Amino acid sequence: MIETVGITKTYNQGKPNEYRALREVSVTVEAGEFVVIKGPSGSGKTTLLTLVGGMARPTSGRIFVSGREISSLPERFLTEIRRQSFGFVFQSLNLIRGLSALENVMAPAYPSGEPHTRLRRRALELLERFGLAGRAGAKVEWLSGGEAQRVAIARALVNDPAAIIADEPTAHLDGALAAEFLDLLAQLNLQGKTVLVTSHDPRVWTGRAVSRVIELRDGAVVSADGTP
Ligand SMILES: Nc1ncnc2c1ncn2[C@@H]1O[C@H](COP(=O)(O)OP(=O)(O)OP(=O)(O)O)[C@@H](O)[C@H]1O
Repeated sequence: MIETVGITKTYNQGKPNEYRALREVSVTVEAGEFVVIKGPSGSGKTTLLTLVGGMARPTSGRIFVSGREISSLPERFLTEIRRQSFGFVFQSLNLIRGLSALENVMAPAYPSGEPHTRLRRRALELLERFGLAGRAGAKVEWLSGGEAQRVAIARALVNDPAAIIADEPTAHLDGALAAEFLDLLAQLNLQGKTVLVTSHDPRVWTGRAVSRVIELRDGAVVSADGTP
């Protein structure tokens, strides 16, 4: 489903603070896999996820998503592919304060132009699926950590993407919440979603649903077929 071919990412190219965050990274993630990218802080995990998710472009190399090269696509096509292919969950959740749980879940689907009533129904179904039907109208800043986490997952699923991409999703969660979150990812994976997660949290890579671990060090892949 995802393939990177020799991608390199250089920040601040040509400036005194030039930094090569990824070097010739070639990895493949098949549809339906649950892959964890691990590595020490600064090894390039987030950078790799950002490039694969089409949020930034590699300095060189190519990236394919479902057989289509995304690294050279104009922004307007990239946005559409990003929306169909990926649901994102960030470490800090990035929920929009001041908006309700329901509005947060609906937000990534607004650009699709789907009729509001239909979209609202779908978002409510997602909240219900995660036990949050009663919290739909609550502003996100009123939610507990676990509730907010589930809203973030519901939001990632609103466009029914092929893959869930999560960057250090358990970083701010205690043991019970981390386990609950990993269970949800495992269930989604069982239902056919590809899961790609970065983490330096052993609770994540040793999860029973994880099919493979890719290890990065200093921006390069040191192992692409690690067993959890
Ligand atoms: N926008 C940027 N400009 C300059 N350097 C950057 C930028 N983003 C990341 N870097 C650098 O690139 C390297 C890789 O960063 P990245 O965030 O991908 O690492 P990481 O493995 O995800 O780290 P962590 O586990 O601490 O989140 C780091 O040294 C970082 O300082």
